[in-house]
Formats: sequence, structure tokens, C-alpha cells
Amino acid sequence: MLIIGIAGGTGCGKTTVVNQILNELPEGEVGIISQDSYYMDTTHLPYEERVKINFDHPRSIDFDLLGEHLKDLKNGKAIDQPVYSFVKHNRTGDTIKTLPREVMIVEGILILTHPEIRKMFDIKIYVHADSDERLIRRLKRDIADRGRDLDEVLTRYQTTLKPMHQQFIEPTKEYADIIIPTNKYNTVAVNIVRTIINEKLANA
Ligand SMILES: Nc1ncnc2c1ncn2[C@@H]1O[C@H](COP(=O)(O)OP(=O)(O)O)[C@@H](O)[C@H]1O
Ligand SMILES: Nc1ccn([C@@H]2O[C@H](COP(=O)(O)O)[C@@H](O)[C@H]2O)c(=O)n1
Repeated sequence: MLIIGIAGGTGCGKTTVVNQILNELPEGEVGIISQDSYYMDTTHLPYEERVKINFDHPRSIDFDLLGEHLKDLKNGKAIDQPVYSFVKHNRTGDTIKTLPREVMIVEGILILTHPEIRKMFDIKIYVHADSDERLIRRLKRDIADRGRDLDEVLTRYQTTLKPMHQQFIEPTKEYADIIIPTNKYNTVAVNIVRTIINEKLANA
């Protein structure tokens, strides 16, 4: 199994890059794990407390569960990936059965911050877009898809997103084998990653 980790700040385009990679690959050959599925279970907290959580700090992620799941997949076992709600700030209680594939992609802002998880990646990719570009994309996306308003996104950006990005996320660029610039759509880089995956699939 080849495990590819894709990190980068919020709104840099990780999900978009993953979808572009998958677009021209045979369906079902590559498995996807999203770090968002591994936000800590917050069922014990009322909604008013969940809203206040710093979702850009590494402690907000259940890395133990993510590590167990990656080990299971490596050992050929299917996992039940939790489904996360950005509206409820919690897992929904549903899961998605995720089967082990020859190539697994793990994507998320904080996945390269954890030494044990980092070691499990055969290829580490950091997707880079400038912070103003990321903020604009995040604003549009969170208002359109994640039930947020302008004030919520901007307050969160100032209080947690920006400082956590500088403290935890941006420094993980140094672990990357490949850095993909995404201020514009980057089809050349996407094609390079797809070629690596195709080679792995052809030799499987
Ligand atoms: N290269 C790009 N140029 C313009 N918009 C982009 C680009 N990549 C992603 N987007 C848009 O920005 C938003 C955030 O992208 P997304 O892939 O969800 O980022 P991430 O997963 O890193 O948070 C989405 O609405 C997406 O359509
Ligand atoms: N309940 C939550 C949980 C997370 N976030 C934000 O999501 C961002 C990470 O996801 P991307 O798809 O943007 O990589 C992260 O910056 C968290 O602030 C949230 O808003 N609400």
C-alpha cells in the first residue's frame, strides 16, 4: 500500500487537488481519508461550547483513532470512517465503510504535525496558496457550504486560523516531499501526482 499525506492551510485547495487526482483514475482504486472525519467527538459538550473549540489546534484531532485506522488499512482491514458535521461541530454518528486500497490518500490541515502519523506516509505533499487567497476561498466556501456567516469566518480567522496556521501548519511544509502551488489551478502538479499513483497501481 502507498499512503500519500496531503496537508496545507485551510482553503489552499487540498480537497480540490484530491478530486482532480481522482478524476482520471479508475473508480475505486484509490481510498480517501479526511482529517475532518477525525475531529474529536464533542457529544458531551453543548453546542454553545462546541462553537468555541479551536479546530485548528492539533489537540482537536483524534490522532489515536486516525493512527489505528491507518494501521488497520495497512493490514488489509476495512475501517468505519466517522462522518463529521461542520454545522453541528461534531461527528454525526454515521460512518463510511472505507476499504483498504493499493493507494490511500490522507488529507487535512494538521496531518503532518503528528510524528507517528507522519511516519506512516510514503509521500508527503504540502499544498500552498497565499493567505489572502485562502481567506477569500474559505469565506465563500464556509458561507455557501458550512452554514457560516461573514462575521463567524472573520472572527475565527483572526482568533485561531491565522495564529494556528503560523504556529502549527505552515512549519510542516519542511516535511513535504512535494510542494504544490495552488494560487491558480495547477494541472501540471496534479498530473505528476497522478503519474506516481498510476505507476504504483500498474505494479500492484
Ligand atoms: N486553485 C484554485 N483556484 C481557485 N479556487 C480554488 C482553487 N482550489 C480550490 N478552490 C476553491 O476554494 C475553496 C476551498 O477549496 P478546498 O479544496 O475545499 O480547500 P481545502 O480542502 O484545502 O480547505 C473551494 O470552494 C474550491 O472550489
Ligand atoms: N466544526 C468545525 C471543524 C473545523 N472547522 C475548520 O475546518 C478547517 C479544516 O478544514 P479544511 O477543509 O478547510 O481544510 C479548519 O481550519 C477549521 O477551522 C470549522 O470551521 N468547524
